[in-house]
Amino acid sequence: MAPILGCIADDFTGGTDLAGMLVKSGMRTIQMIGVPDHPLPDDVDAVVIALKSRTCPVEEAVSDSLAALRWLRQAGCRQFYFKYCSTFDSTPKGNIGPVAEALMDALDTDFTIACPAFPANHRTIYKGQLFVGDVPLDESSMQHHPLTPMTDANLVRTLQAQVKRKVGLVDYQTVRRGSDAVRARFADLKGDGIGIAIVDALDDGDLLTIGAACADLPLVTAGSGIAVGLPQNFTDAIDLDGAAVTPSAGTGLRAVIAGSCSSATLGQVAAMRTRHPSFLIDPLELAKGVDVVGRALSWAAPLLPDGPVLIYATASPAEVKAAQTALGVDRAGMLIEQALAAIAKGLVVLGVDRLIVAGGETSGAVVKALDVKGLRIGREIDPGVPWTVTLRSSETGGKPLAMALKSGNFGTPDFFLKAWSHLS
Ligand SMILES: Nc1ncnc2c1ncn2[C@@H]1O[C@H](COP(=O)(O)OP(=O)(O)O)[C@@H](O)[C@H]1O
Ligand SMILES: O=C(O)[C@@H](O)C(=O)COP(=O)(O)O
Repeated sequence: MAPILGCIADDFTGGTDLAGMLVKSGMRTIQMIGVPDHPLPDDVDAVVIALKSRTCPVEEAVSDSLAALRWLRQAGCRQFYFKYCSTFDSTPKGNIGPVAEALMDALDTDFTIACPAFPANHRTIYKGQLFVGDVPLDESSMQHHPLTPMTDANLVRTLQAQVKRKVGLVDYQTVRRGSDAVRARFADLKGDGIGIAIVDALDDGDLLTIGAACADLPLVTAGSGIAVGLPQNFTDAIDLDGAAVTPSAGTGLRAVIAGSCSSATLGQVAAMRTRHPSFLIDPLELAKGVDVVGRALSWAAPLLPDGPVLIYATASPAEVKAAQTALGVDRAGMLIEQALAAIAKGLVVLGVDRLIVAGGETSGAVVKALDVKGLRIGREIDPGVPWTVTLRSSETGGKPLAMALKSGNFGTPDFFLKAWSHLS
């Protein structure tokens, strides 16, 4: 049977986050890396195509997303989901708004929602304002993000700056009145010429309400939270039991690669450094042409048999700023991503087959370097971060790797220490 739900994620950690949520809600889900060039397995209800489109030039994000949509339509999907970050990571140029509008045009639909809420990870929306924990988005650590600093918590205003269509709001009072009230509000907003509605959500009950109200929308744009509420709409076609496969995982050497500078990762790196060997990647050394990759691998080789090692570029906002001032934002990010990706390849050659990667862009670079074509979703470690098992990687000689792609700001402080115990 054809898959029902076709998802396009703007980064790879976001992709596994969404795929993990769908699996938890009962849909058999597979994550593909980039637009696939091969057919899907039969036993799939939802497909997530993970792109690296969050921070690339707008035109590239739009064309990659449209290519993914074409593939998903050909695969037979009947509803489409554009997944972005629960902290709405974007700039005034995009890419959330332009991609959402391009998908709306391609699907010939005049209305969709935008809802990054993810209450399990403390992302809530009230009166259109996005909160991260107890503070508005612009007061959270996202104000210091190296690539997409977020400086306005008002999502109506933030999205309006990125799109041609009018942006409106379905507020909390309406959501609390249930899915019929939300649907009625959608109709009113459409009548007022609104094309995209930010939707308030404070808890998982709200996500179920919103999911039910979205049953007839061809396109949903959201963080992974809304995935809690969509599968219930498909019970006519699929059995929501028994989706969660626990793929068998690696048993070999272990490593953590961290390129995220988000506050959760800063804490997780600090915690791991107290217990395991660690190697810091310095962007200024990379820029000077020092063979940092070779040094890191020579350092890791004798240590790996004794337990997991950590290789990280994670740095404080002040250190990131200093590197960016010296090298430029893009060059600093790119040098580190390329180095960490090359290190990941080297670690696999050394026998690592259980790998945690922290950071969305970083995960994108690593997964591409390892030529991973797809991921089967395994057990959840923390909300939004499942273990996965790789499909079809030419770099591993066909051997599957267990990988956890950790979103920068997800996970408890002991994430890198406890994650291994979730492997079978
Ligand atoms: N020390 C550093 N200085 C400057 N940029 C850095 C540093 N360490 C990592 N970066 C870059 O910051 C970006 C972090 O993005 P990402 O991997 O998506 O993390 P997150 O998931 O926290 O957003 C990457 O491009 C990475 O290469
Ligand atoms: O929705 C989320 O917060 C995550 O799924 C996600 O996309 C995080 O991105 P990174 O912080 O860049 O890993």
